[in-house]
Amino acid sequence: MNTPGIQLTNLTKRYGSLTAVDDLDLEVPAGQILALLGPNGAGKSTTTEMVLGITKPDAGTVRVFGNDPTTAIRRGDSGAMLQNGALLWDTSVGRLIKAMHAVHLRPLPLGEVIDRADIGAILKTNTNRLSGGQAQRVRFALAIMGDPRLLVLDEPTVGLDVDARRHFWSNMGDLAATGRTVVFATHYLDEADEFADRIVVVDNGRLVADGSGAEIKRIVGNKLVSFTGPVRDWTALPGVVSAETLDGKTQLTCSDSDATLRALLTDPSLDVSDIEVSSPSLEDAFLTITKAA
Ligand SMILES: Nc1ncnc2c1ncn2[C@@H]1O[C@H](COP(=O)(O)OP(=O)(O)OP(=O)(O)O)[C@@H](O)[C@H]1O
Repeated sequence: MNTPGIQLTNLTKRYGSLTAVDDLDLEVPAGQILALLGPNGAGKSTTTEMVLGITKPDAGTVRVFGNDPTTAIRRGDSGAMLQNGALLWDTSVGRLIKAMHAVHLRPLPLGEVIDRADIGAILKTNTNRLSGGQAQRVRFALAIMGDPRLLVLDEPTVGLDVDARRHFWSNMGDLAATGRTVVFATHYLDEADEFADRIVVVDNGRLVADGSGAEIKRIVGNKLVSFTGPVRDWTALPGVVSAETLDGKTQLTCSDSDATLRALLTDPSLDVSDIEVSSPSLEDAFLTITKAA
């Protein structure tokens, strides 16, 4: 049996009376790209910090390729890019990168690190003069240079513009294609849907949903049916949960959109046209799941 990249068992972290991570069980197979989604304060950073051994759990265990997090770091198995992780101050990017490169057991070639992180143009820049996006690229270089089997990224594209985000994810896709395990926390739901094999939604330190982007949407279930038609009580139709009419356009949220459509299409007295059916976006799904949990 393959050893999972990450295995969290009954993981719990408390800060005083607040339970930041609450009895979390999660197994991430080696080679999987997993997105951790959740609102502010959900416990994403605390979870990633425990995976990296920066924060100690109050209860439960963390295993990274079968080892405790400290051993995994020592073996060069984990690489991390943390939110606002401090960079060594007042040195050039080039000097910082070279110094850090020297301490790794089996680093990626320096040129490859510089290309992948797109930092060639800022090697002479002082670390205290970097823009937010440039600092993120340097953090990315530091995360990948040890050629780790597990990459843990806490909101990796914060501060990056659209081009830089595309470049980042294209590189990440290349790295992941070589079998690395990647766990990233993000607020960009489109990124989670596009780049992760699996999305885990957390709220109040608990896992509230686990699946592909499509599955997360299916958990919510409701479809949207919209059309042009007269003003009336549309909630009386079969399968309708709620109705909203604005400027002559009505949108129904449906628990059984097939039944609703059947009624709309077979009863000419309802006098509707321009019928459209859509699924909620991942963003809508996410809001519904975290509110219901
Ligand atoms: N060192 C700490 N001391 C006290 N409380 C903390 C500490 N670190 C985190 N918390 C609290 O634990 C909870 C979870 O925080 P965490 O940073 O893990 O959430 P998050 O999902 O990463 O949020 P965000 O999306 O805002 O980064 C929050 O209520 C936070 O205020």
